[in-house]
Amino acid sequence: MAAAVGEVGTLLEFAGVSKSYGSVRALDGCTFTAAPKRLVGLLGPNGAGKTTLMRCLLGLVEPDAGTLRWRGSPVTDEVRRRFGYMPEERGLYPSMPVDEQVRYFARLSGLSRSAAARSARAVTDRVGLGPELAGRRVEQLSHGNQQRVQLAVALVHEPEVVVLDEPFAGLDPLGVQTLGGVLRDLADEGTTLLFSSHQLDLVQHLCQDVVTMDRGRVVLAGPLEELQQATRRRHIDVTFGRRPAPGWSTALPGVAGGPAAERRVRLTLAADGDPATVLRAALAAGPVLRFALEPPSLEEMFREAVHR
Ligand SMILES: Nc1ncnc2c1ncn2[C@@H]1O[C@H](COP(=O)(O)OP(=O)(O)OP(=O)(O)O)[C@@H](O)[C@H]1O
Repeated sequence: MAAAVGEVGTLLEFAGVSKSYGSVRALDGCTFTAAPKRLVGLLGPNGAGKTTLMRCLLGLVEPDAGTLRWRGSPVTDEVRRRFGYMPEERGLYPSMPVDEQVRYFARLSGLSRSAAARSARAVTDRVGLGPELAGRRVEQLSHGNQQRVQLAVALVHEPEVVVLDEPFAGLDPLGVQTLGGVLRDLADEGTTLLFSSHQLDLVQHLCQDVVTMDRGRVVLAGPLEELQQATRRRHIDVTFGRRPAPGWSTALPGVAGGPAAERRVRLTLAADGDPATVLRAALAAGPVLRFALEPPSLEEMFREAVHR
């Protein structure tokens, strides 16, 4: 299953990657690709295997089977030097000042003293940690700002592949916007980005591609728009100016869902359903303020894919 469009020579590829912990099959033959310049959202219920998948890519977990390739070559430790990782749990030194910390990680990744200082300054600025915050100890920062430090550390060596485990968790709307903007810019610059999230509306808004996992398997992957088209199922959102005639939509062919006497209703239209028939019925049932034909949302496709 391909998750993204792109030339094979540019892709990050997972092919049949499996990993068990005792009797738990955390990854079960995961196959998909991620392309540069596109944001790839990694989705799945708790325990689906997202973190294990990312840890395999980063070399923190050894897969039992399968291969990982980047730009057509196997992912080795040498290749991983060009990867950046933002883990879910904090990997920072609480009492070290932000700027010193980012410089320290830059040095660890092999940058010279002057290059590390330069890159650390640029990246702290990029993630929105101004000079005032950069001088503070990490433990003095709010959760959201610690998250920014974590991101700065992941980006300081200018990686070509960036993997982020729930980077948006716990951020306020402003933080979400800043981080989303940074990821978008990185993608535009040619970076390959894969991040996990439980915030499906956010992923729908931000990502071009999604990979959905359930019980260790990839159950839905590809460009979001193509996946939406492929379902052939559409939804109709209707808003009435007052409560419509009860049961107005129940007998319509190819139409399901929605308490039909509510002012706002979301109906499901099967592939053979006719929106014009629904519109006529709606107009006969009450004053229509809004009538919109929509593809399924990511959340609707997610629920269907994981059968929850
Ligand atoms: N070190 C480990 N030892 C034993 N089992 C593990 C280990 N790491 C993960 N697992 C198990 O593997 C499965 C996949 O876990 P993983 O953390 O990859 O899921 P996840 O999709 O990241 O979940 P979440 O959304 O809750 O973070 C789970 O059943 C988990 O309990």
